[in-house]
Amino acid sequence: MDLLVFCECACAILTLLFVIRTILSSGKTRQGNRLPPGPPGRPILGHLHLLQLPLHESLHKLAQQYGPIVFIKMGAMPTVVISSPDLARKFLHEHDHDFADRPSMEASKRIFLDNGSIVMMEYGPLWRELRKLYTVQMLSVRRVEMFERSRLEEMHMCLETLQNQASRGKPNVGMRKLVFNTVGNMMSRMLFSKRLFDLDEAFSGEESHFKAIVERSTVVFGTPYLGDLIPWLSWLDIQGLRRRMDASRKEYDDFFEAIITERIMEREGHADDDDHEKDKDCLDTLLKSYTEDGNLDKKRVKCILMDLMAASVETTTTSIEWTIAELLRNPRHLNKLREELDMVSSSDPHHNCLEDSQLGNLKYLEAIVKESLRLHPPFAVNVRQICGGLNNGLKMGEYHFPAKTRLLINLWAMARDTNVWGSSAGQFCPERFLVDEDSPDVRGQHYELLPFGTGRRGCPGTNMALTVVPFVVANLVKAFDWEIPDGAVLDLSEGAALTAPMAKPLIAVPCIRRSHGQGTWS
Ligand code: HEM
Repeated sequence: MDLLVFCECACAILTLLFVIRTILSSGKTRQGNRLPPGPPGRPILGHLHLLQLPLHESLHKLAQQYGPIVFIKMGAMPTVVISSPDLARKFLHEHDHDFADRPSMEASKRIFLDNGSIVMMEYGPLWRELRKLYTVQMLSVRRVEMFERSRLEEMHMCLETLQNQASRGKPNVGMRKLVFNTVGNMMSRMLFSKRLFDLDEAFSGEESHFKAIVERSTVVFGTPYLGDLIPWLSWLDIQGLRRRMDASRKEYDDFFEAIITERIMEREGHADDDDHEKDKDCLDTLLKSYTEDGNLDKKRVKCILMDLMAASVETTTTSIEWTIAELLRNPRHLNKLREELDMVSSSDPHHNCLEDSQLGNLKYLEAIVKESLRLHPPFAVNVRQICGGLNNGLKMGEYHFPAKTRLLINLWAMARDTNVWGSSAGQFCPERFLVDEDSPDVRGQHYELLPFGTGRRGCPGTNMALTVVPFVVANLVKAFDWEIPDGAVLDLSEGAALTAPMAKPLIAVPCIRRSHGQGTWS
C-alpha cells in the first residue's frame, strides 16, 4: 500500500472513531449513565461554538430546541442548563446542598486576593463563616436601616445635581453613570464612610480614580477567560488576561490598603477616647473583630470590602437603569407611579426626598420593581456548580451529572416563558403582580421569579437591594419629568457584561416638574 492510500485510510478510521465517540458521549457518560439531551459537541471546544454573548440568549435558543434541561460542554466543563421553574426548584431546593459551589474563575482568584470573594468562594467552612458575618452583621435589616441618613444625603445630592443642570437647559444625562455613582456612594459610605464617586461625572465624561479601577476590572471580569473553560490551555494565556487581572488586583489592593490603614491609625489614636464613635460603619465592625478572629486579618477585610462593593453597585445600578428605561417606554406606567408617589408626599416647593418609611406600602412601586427584576434580572443566568466533595458526580432521577458539572439557571428565559407568565410574558406589565395577594415574590420562595437566587447561596444583599432600587427609582420619578433626547430612539436591547445591562446606556433628559417649581431638596 503506498503512503497516500495509507494516510487516507488512517484519516477515515480516526474520523469514524471520533464520530462514534461523539454520538455515544452525547447521550451517555462513560459509566453508561444518561445525560440530559443536548446537541453534539466538538472536540476541545465542546459547545462553545454555539454560545455567544449575551449568553442567556444562546442558552435560550438551545432550550427552545432541546427542552428545559440541556446538557452541553463549555470547553471541557460539563454544564447543565435549566430553563423552567419546576427544574429550578429541583436543583436549587431539593439539591441546593449538592449545587452549593461556584465554578472556579481565574479573575476571581487573582483579583480577589486568592479567591477571597464570598460570591465565588468554594462552599466550605470559610464560606460558612463569612456568610454568617454578611447576613448577621454586614447586611442585616438593622444595618440597612442604620444607613438611611447617608442614603438620603446621597439621593439629595443626586437630585440637586440634576436640578442644577435642568435649570440651565435640557441636559442629556448618562443615567447609568449617575445612578452608579449615587449608589456607589451609598454603599461606600455604609462600608467605610467615604464618598468615592463624583456625580458631575455623569455630565463631564470624566472618571474618578476608583471608578476607573472598577471599569478596568469589570472589563476583565466580563471577558470569558479561555483557561476557565479549557484548563489545560490556561498556561498559554493567549488573551493576555492574567496580566490585566494582576494589574486590577494591585490597584484594588493599594486602594483598600490605604483606607484600612488610615482607619486603623484613627482607631489607635482614639483608643482612650470614649466619646469617639468606634462603630460607625462596616469597616469598624470588621476591625473590632479583627484580633479576636483568626480568619479575619487585613487581607480578609480588604476582600470583604471589595466583594461587597463589587456585588452591590453594578447589580443595583443595572436594575435601576432598566426600570427607568421601561418607564420611559411605558408612559402610562410612569404616570400611574407618579400619581402613587404624589399621594404620599405633597408637592411643596421645598422638596424632601421620599424616605424608606413612605415607600414601604406603595403597591404600584413594588410591582414595578418586581416586574423590572423579572424581565431584566441583572444576573440573567444564575451560576452554581456541583460541590467539590461529589467526586463521582451526582445521580438525579434518570440523569447522571459528572463531577464539577456547572449549573446554569436561565432566569432571563424563564421570564419569557408563556406557559408560566401567559401571553404577556415578554412585556413589561407590573399589573401582573397586582391581580391577587398571592402573586410571586422575588425573595427566593417562588421558583419562577429568582432574581436574587435562592437557598444557601441566595443573595444576602436582597434587603439592601430592595431598599435602594425602589428608593432611587421613586425619587427620580417623583422629582422630574423625564424625556428621551430630541431625535434619539429608546433602544432596549440587551448587552453583555458582568451583569446584563442595557446594550446602549440610557440617556435621558430631566425636566423640572412644573407643579413643583424650583425648590431645593432637603
Ligand atoms: C438588584 C440587585 C441585586 C441582584 C439582582 C442580586 C442578585 C444576586 C444573585 C442572583 C446571586 C446568586 C444567588 C444564588 O446563587 O442563588 C447573588 C449573590 C450575592 N449577592 Fe446579590 N444581588 C443584588 C444586590 C446585592 C447587594 C446590594 C449586595 C450586598 C450589599 C449583594 C451581595 C451578594 C453576595 C455577597 C452574593 C454571594 C452569596 C454567596 O455566594 O453566598 N447583592 N446576588
